[in-house]
Amino acid sequence: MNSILIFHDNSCSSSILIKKIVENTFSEIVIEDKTKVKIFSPAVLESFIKEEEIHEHNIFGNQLQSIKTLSGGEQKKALLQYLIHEQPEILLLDNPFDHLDAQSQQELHHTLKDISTKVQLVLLLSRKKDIPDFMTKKYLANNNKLSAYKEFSKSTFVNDSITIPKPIEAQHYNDTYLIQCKEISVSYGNKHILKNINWNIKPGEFWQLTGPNGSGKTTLLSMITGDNVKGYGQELYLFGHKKGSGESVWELKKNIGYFTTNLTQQFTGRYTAIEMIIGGFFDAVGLYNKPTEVQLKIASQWLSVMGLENFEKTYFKELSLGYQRMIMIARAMVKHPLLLILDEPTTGLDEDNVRILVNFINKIAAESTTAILYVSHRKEEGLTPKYHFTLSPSENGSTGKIH
Ligand SMILES: Nc1ncnc2c1ncn2[C@@H]1O[C@H](COP(=O)(O)OP(=O)(O)OP(=O)(O)O)[C@@H](O)[C@H]1O
Repeated sequence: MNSILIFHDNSCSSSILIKKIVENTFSEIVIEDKTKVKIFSPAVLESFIKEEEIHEHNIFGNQLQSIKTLSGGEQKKALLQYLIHEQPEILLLDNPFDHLDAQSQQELHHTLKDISTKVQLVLLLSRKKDIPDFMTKKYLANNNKLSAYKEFSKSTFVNDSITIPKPIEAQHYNDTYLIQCKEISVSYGNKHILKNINWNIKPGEFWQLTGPNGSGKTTLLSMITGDNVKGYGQELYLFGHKKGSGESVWELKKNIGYFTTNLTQQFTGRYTAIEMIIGGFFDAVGLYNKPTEVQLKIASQWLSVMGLENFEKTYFKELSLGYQRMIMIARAMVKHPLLLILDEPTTGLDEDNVRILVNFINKIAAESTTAILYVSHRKEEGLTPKYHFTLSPSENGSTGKIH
């Protein structure tokens, strides 16, 4: 049985590639019966989550938890199991190793190798290190066409000769800590997620939060952003206020710049690159008042720092995924919040775009007084966080360690 690799960079959309494969556009992959094809992709996962919400039934057979409440890694594992159980003839997988911790990646590698004798695999990947050794045919997708696979590298960098723009108004913060977690614990019913977490974040510090899939990274983040009701009654101090002491959500949120990959997908309107950055001054989804000269100047300087000055008027949606991510981070940074949270920002990016993004984040850390919290299950090569907070799962909930 053939196992086919389709390697693509971020100039090729994986959803378009999947559509073309299913429609038999490529002579290299022939699908005789579409009903025998199963697709593993974020869009399919999203459709199952919606279906489960509308029909209130449990698709993956987990009677205790809905798909929505599973962690990102758990969702991917459950989806794969479900699809394999359906006994497809062809299994099409869109970057399945993304968002999985090292052990889960290894397990997935073994699972795919095992089923590759019975099922034809078509694997869409963007990172070279994810390519399994058992692929029998390898192609490179370029401009949505397939050619023989070869290694390639582009080189684009952020502009190191320009510093990031200063905020219009500098933030003054007098407390020693931005965030203080004292003995924080979280459980859902009998399921213990976090156990006695002690963690302080000071202004300007650069942290990476790591931990395997399901260890509670997202849960801990939701405590820090004030979004988790389980924070009430605990020794949780956010920007100098104890959680639940009457602080307004607005006051809390204005201190935080937040980036998640989902956020990028939410912008469906036709906004240009510069409009997207300017939106950061107004905390609005694209619709804003007329920008001032200073705001325009700052936004255009951010574009120059990213090496994107020629894309000012380009529609955001037409930019590569890597550029879209950088613009969303610049948007979160225009006001230099006290804390910038970057939740798995490299998911779905090819190696070149990862390098550029990492370079950009290091630059923000070096040239601003904003504290950065970078969340990822994997160590990103070249990223320079000063501190690591690692969650280690146990029966009683994950414990945290600083190193
Ligand atoms: N409402 C809920 N009910 C039951 N369990 C929940 C609920 N919400 C989250 N969990 C569980 O809490 C655990 C931690 O989830 P969380 O999303 O914080 O993990 P994570 O470290 O971010 O994982 P990943 O790397 O896979 O994204 C998971 O096992 C998840 O299933």
